[in-house]
Amino acid sequence: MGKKRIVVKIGSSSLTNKNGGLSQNKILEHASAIAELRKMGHEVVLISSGAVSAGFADLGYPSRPVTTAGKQAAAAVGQGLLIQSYTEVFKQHGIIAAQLLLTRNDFYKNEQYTNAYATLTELLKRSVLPIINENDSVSIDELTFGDNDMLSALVSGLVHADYLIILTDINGLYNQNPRTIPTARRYDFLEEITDEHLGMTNNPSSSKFGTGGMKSKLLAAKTALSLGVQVFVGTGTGKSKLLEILEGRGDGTYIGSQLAPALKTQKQWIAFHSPLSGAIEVDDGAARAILHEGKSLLPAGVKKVSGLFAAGDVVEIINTNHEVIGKGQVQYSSDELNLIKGMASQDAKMHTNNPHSEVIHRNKWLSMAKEKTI
Ligand SMILES: Nc1ncnc2c1ncn2[C@@H]1O[C@H](COP(=O)(O)OP(=O)(O)O)[C@@H](O)[C@H]1O
Ligand SMILES: N[C@@H](CCC(=O)OP(=O)(O)O)C(=O)O
Repeated sequence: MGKKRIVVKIGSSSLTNKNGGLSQNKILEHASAIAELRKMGHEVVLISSGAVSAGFADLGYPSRPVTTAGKQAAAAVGQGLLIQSYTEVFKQHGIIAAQLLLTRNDFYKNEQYTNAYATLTELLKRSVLPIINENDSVSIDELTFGDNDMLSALVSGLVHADYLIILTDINGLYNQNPRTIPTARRYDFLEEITDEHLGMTNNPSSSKFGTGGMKSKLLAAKTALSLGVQVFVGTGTGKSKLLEILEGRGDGTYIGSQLAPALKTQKQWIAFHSPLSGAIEVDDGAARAILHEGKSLLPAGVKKVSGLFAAGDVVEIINTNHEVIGKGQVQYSSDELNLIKGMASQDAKMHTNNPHSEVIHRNKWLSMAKEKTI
């Protein structure tokens, strides 16, 4: 097998002892498994939960706190302890660890998203092991990932990973929760995640210390697949567990068919993270050109502009039947576009100081059209 880029997500339930505190033995085992992957030449990004688990006891809480303030305070104490453990343990394997704390906002804002990509790329280039967690202590309630499953999916897309391995306390997805239904059957392989699969995991985490449960893992797997990343959800023991998973001998569920094309970084941002700032209606010729001929959108094809947006924002593109056919990052503001809509590119340039010929360049455009839409 050639060199692969692998994102490994370790959930709270796989890092804690029976009191809910951080288990040093588990950290040691995960680290030795990651070190084995690296020895084989693979690149690894680690998404690790465990900050709340590592911190709550020092704050005087008898058990893992349930309030947001309690969890944020515990994470503020625990994140340092967590990364200290990892740093020391990885050092024994000759691996330098780096800490990155991310929030939802880092994925919404194009500049921050691109920056995160640049930092991760540089760390991997220098053979450093990035260890990522949600920035729990500052995340605003509505913006939090809550659990790290979705964060791991988005990061695996961001770094163009080959695989996302989600390690948890159960060996894969079952058709019912096996903790409550002993006759539940495990899926060894799923080509895709359907609504039926999501329905099998209705209840949230029933492990004591995890957050999202199997449902959030499947939602994350679905996102990772759409970003071109294959997924494994399950468990394992010993230092060879990650290599075994990679070789197809893992104890869990393999998800994906290796067919999804990986989206480039900027297109991922447009597809999954960018806020929508307005809409542009285009004529039939322009719709055909951007949908079927691989062309950019020019001012001549613009019929109507809705909303207030600036150059660099992302807008929806609507056809003459008022169907959304895609979205893209504009090179003109709404004010400029209102001036030049319908004009030939040469005339458009003379009416504004904008040097661009295209309203949306084809590299910053994402089709969302159904088969038959013009
Ligand atoms: N259909 C299902 N198959 C497998 N696990 C399920 C299912 N439905 C619910 N679960 C629960 O999901 C739990 C794993 O999620 P969670 O506790 O959040 O883990 P982590 O801390 O690793 O993120 C399992 O312990 C199991 O109780
Ligand atoms: N960011 C939190 C993780 C929250 C959580 O429990 O996540 P998970 O183990 O993925 O269900 C922490 O570090 O404690």
